[in-house]
Amino acid sequence: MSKQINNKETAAIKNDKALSFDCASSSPFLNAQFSALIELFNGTAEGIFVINEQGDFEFVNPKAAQLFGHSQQSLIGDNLLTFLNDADLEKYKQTLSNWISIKDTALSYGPNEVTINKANGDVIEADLSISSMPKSLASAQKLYVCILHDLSTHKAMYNRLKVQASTDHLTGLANRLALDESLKKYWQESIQSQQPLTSILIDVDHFKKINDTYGHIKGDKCLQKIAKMLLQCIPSRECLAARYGGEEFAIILPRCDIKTATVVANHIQQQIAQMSFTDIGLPPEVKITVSQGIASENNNQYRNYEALLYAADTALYRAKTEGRNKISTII
Ligand SMILES: Nc1nc2c(ncn2[C@@H]2O[C@H](COP(=O)(O)OP(=O)(O)OP(=O)(O)O)[C@@H](O)[C@H]2O)c(=O)[nH]1
Repeated sequence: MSKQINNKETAAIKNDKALSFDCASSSPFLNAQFSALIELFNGTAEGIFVINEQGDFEFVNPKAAQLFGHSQQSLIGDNLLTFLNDADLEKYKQTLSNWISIKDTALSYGPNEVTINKANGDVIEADLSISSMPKSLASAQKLYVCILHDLSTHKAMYNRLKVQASTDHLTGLANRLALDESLKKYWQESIQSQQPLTSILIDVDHFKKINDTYGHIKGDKCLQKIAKMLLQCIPSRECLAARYGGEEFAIILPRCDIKTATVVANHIQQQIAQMSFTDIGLPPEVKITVSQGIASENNNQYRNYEALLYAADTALYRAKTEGRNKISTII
């Protein structure tokens, strides 16, 4: 049997005082209007429910019942506030209690993003709009029609796209955009807190030779292996390893001075020296080295984060010209 409330059930619930739309009118026209409204609510793909001034459910359509994780019937008399996440609860409590004192005014609230705690423990994000019911349909007490729009699919897609937009597709490290944004944030924090901020730029030496000798696909796999190793070398989750471009990487170390950065760079140098690429099909004699440039903001010596990166790039250039497989520091 369908769980949708049909006209007969509606009447039964009405008699039971559970559904308190004031449609006990003697007017056949109004009763017909009411039935049509219920039919419309029940047939819509959006969650629609009606609450009274206390927030108790007077009517719940099938979609809203599904979003709350209960049957339509069992929700009647429950309170909307019990389904709201703590962060939204106070806001809605306040809104409903404010509305109680406002008489004869059409009110509307939302759409606002809310987090709903479903009966089975799942949590969904949704947009909730609340509008007062026309007096012609709710004259005995004030009622509010609520529309609940499920945002879960959009949120999941948004989060996926957000991760994609900040991730380098080949290596899985932060991409250049994420690097710039993080660096901007770290820079401001560093200036405010007067804590150091250090960047290391790392460039694979003679990488063209690897590509030319073993092909770009093997070259890609080398870059992936190096990226994985870099991630393991960063000292904390606060630090960022990013692909700066091509065969160049960046490591950002907030609250780390040049000494700590030099320890990190030496560790990277050692790890690279020990790396074997036989697992990706390169001969055992293939060895890769990297050149690294370090610059640190400590005493307002750089104008902005771009200047800090530029300094690390200058240090990297020096490491290259000094023969590669070197670490160069700008003090
Ligand atoms: N496989 C692969 N190669 C890349 C990628 N991005 C850049 N490269 C290669 O990296 C190489 C960079 O070459 P160069 O700029 O001459 O530098 P290098 O050979 O590493 O020499 P030095 O940096 O001077 O030590 C080129 O062969 C690029 O094609 C990538 O995503 N995948």
